[in-house]
Amino acid sequence: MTQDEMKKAAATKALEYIKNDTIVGVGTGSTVNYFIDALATIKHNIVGAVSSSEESSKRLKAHGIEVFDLNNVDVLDVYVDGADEITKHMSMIKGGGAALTREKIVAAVAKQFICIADDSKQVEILGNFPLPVEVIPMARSYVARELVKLGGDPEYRQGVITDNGNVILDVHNLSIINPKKLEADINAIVGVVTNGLFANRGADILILVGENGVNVKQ
Ligand SMILES: O=C[C@H](O)[C@H](O)[C@H](O)COP(=O)(O)O
Repeated sequence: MTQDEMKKAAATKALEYIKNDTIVGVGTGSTVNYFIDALATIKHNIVGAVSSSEESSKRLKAHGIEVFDLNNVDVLDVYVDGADEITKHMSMIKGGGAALTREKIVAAVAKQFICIADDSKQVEILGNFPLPVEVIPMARSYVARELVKLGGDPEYRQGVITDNGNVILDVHNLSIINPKKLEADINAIVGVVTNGLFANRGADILILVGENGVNVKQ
């Protein structure tokens, strides 16, 4: 199986968790794009979706799936999203596509976070993938200095503006021994909107696809 076939298999498996007549939380990225395409095949069974990015909203609408404003949605059973890295404890690094803040908001509302991924995303310890941090533009240099104090090596993601009008610092060389604490510590820096550690609210179900097929962990 190619990596794309693995992503598609994980996305297709996630359909089993979608209940009829519900609004579905939808993440962002290349794996989620396969999920959106799969969701389109059952679009007449669902009410619509809440999306974590302009990119996903566009794809959902192109399939004729209604996209709701999260402010008008009280209950979200499931949120389906990919990850850049995930551990056996279901902690993740996300935000490779700069959608981390909206992803974290939709995930916070959802009862269940279903992570879909190919097995290259599974790691023992988080941090090989540089940790994305969304920052208010005027605070960029200050936040970068604070991230150095936390032991990281921040790099400005040139030319990228998030859907919220902010910038991204990718933090290299962090040793992420305690992801929950680091998530809170980085979020406490003034000027940080949020960071890509999903540890305090990790995944509830992991659909991981490798050469041996589909594995579901919960
Ligand atoms: O901001 C982007 C998201 O966190 C993605 O879910 C993450 O980067 C994984 O994306 P992909 O499925 O393309 O590897």
